[in-house]
Amino acid sequence: MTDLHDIRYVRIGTDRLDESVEFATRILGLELVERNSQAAYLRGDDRDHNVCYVKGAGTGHVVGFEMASSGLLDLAATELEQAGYRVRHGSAAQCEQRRVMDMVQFEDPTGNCIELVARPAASGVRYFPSRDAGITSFSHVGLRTTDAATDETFWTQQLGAKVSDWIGDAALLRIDGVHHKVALFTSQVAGVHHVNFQVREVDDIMRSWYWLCEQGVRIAFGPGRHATSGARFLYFYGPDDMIYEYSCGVRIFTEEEERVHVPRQFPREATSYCTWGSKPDIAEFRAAEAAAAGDASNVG
Ligand SMILES: O=C/C=C/C(C(=O)O)=C(/O)C(=O)O
Ligand SMILES: [Fe+2]
Repeated sequence: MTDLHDIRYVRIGTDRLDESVEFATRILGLELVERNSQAAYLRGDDRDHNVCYVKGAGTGHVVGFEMASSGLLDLAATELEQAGYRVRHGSAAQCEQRRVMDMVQFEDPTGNCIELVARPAASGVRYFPSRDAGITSFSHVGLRTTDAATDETFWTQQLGAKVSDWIGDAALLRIDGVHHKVALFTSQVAGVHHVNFQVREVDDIMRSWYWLCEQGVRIAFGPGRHATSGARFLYFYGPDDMIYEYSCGVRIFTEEEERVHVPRQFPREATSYCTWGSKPDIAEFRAAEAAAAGDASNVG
């Protein structure tokens, strides 16, 4: 079975390349690594890049995962093909655009574009943030799903992820000791739902909250604490209504905990999303609550 080594990057197609770069550097706190006429590469840790804004909203969203070797990448591609998925092998130009030696691309059942890469570029230069938001690393994405059960089966059976917890039918999936690197949220369309960066401590979250409010940034959710991973969080909107999340203190399983962990089922209600009482301005989280209220009123 495929063994995803780590989440590596998101590629976000946009008609607002300049605005996205301005937001990512001045507000979010990423470092601009490279900018050309077609794309901008940014990062929130010491890796080559974590976010690539690509010119043209039509290019959509892509999530890239690193495989530990080219051999494992080939094996994963073969397994996907044998399971009936259409796997496209990356051209030299596509590999160069992603700063990797090897890549394949396919879609999950919802239609999210996923890439597996081997030997992504490392960087000898440390991350130098444009704003001191306290970011320590790019950590996970929320992905939209139009069929949570089918996508969960794909991610667990085909890509080797494990469910850490559910909120309603939304699975929080791990690929290593970190509570989740992907979370599947029911939606009407495919695409990246939110992009998470870990920050050092809760002080960074609160400092950013006050500062983002002063800057007129639309807060999406928080400050709060997730019941699931235990992380303290703050979500906010950027250009194209892309949601960014700062969080700290996400649960890290030891090897033993990871081995014996049984996923917990949280109900689709407010306290499962935030134990502090913050209310989400995020359609997918609100819709889940509304659906749960509807389900409850139908009982009996
Ligand atoms: O409320 C839902 C989100 C939960 C978490 C978490 O437990 O940390 C996320 O960050 C997420 O699913 O993206
Ligand atoms: Fe998240």
